[in-house]
Amino acid sequence: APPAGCSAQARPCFAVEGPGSDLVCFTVSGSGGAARDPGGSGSPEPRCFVPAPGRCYSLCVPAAPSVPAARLHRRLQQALRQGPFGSCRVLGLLRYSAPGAQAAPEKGFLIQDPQGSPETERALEELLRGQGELPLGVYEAGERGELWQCLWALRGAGGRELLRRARVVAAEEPPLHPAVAGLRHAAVFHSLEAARSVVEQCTSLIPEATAVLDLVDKCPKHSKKGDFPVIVIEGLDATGKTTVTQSVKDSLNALLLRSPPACVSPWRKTFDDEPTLIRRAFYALGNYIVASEIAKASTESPVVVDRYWHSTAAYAIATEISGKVQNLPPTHHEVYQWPEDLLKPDLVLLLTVSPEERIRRLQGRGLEKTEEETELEANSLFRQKVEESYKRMENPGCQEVDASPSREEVLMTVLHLIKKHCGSL
Ligand SMILES: Nc1ncnc2c1ncn2[C@@H]1O[C@H](COP(=O)(O)OP(=O)(O)OP(=O)(O)O)[C@@H](O)[C@H]1O
Ligand SMILES: Nc1ccn([C@H]2C[C@H](O)[C@@H](COP(=O)(O)O)O2)c(=O)n1
Repeated sequence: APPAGCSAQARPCFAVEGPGSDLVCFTVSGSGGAARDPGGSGSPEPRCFVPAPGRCYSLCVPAAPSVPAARLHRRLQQALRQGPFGSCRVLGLLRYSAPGAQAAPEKGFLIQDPQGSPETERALEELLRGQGELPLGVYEAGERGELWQCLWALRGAGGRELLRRARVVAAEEPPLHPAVAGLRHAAVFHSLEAARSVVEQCTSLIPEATAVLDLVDKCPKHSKKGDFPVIVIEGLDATGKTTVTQSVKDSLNALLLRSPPACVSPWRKTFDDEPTLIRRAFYALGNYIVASEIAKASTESPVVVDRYWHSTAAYAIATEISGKVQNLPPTHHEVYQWPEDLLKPDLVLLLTVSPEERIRRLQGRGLEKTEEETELEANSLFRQKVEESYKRMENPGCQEVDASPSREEVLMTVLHLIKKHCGSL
């Protein structure tokens, strides 16, 4: 296998990303690699990611999305937030083989040390030796200002061996964000089996995984909807989902369900602390459990559901696709399609409010913010990507409802849409 940070391909590429920033793509020209004029392509100058006079390093988890790889990535991420790396800037790095390739990219980190302290390099070597001996990429400027990547294999007792030294040159930004190709393997699950197999891989690592699987396996497969309408209410945090679902329940004598369902709530925190692959598989399974609850309930009364598959997919896509809204998979992409084996609702309403109103409501509620809520508030790009992903969902799509007016007005609008779409109740 090619070493992390490099590739056996003729035109290996790097994508280096900072929080909220554009993608910066690089090819690393090695043996026979097609070097580009760094200045001539309109792409960024490769040296721009090495702080002067500091040092820059990279490391990559070299495997397709799997539970061990996802957990190793998370361990490295946590270690890089601490101790000797405190003064470094740690960026996400995606390694992909070629633009348009369908393989999931590999994830890693670019570590910028503005002080260029030898201590940072020593600490990185130590970290990697303890984590399965991943190679370390070290960047250095050449005599003409060009940039080189040295890839070091770390050996026992402090030794290291140079695997290769390759020039870094600018590459064109690929037409699709490199993470798009891997979404269906790493974050957005389109079948019960796909999500189940991830959680199954966790049973020896996360005791709660067995309990989740037991619940899923007790549910009938391919749940069918009853004759009563099923209405899902979606939206960002504090857009009014709880308020609306409760009022719709009272107005229509409906049964109120939520995803994830109460039966898996005790394990939610555990899975929220896990990497994306595991966390999103947990939420996906929650949807299949809710589907069986919907199937049963919709034979007896209308059903209103607070969040369902669209939430799982929209948050997963927005988390995985860094940078701008424009980086999202294009409309009609397969990630926006409903899973074939999941019970479909009759109507999905997406509540939207302005960012200012949402923050007013969050503050008015006075609850402790979850990590993700803090992220949403801090990162309006993330919020825009979640909302835009909701809007791109298809089959069924989300019908947008402006939830900024008073509670009463919003309820009237929602009831009107339900009546229009689902007939008299
Ligand atoms: N139309 C409205 N006008 C003013 N305030 C509202 C309106 N709807 C809801 N609120 C208030 O906004 C806050 C958030 O509403 P709610 O809890 O229903 O949102 P939510 O989408 O369920 O949030 P979360 O997903 O975080 O649980 C609550 O304090 C609620 O009382
Ligand atoms: N069906 C669901 C429900 C929730 N999630 C995830 C998405 C966010 O990370 C978080 C929001 O939940 P809330 O704070 O509103 O309880 O949970 C999901 O992926 N799928």
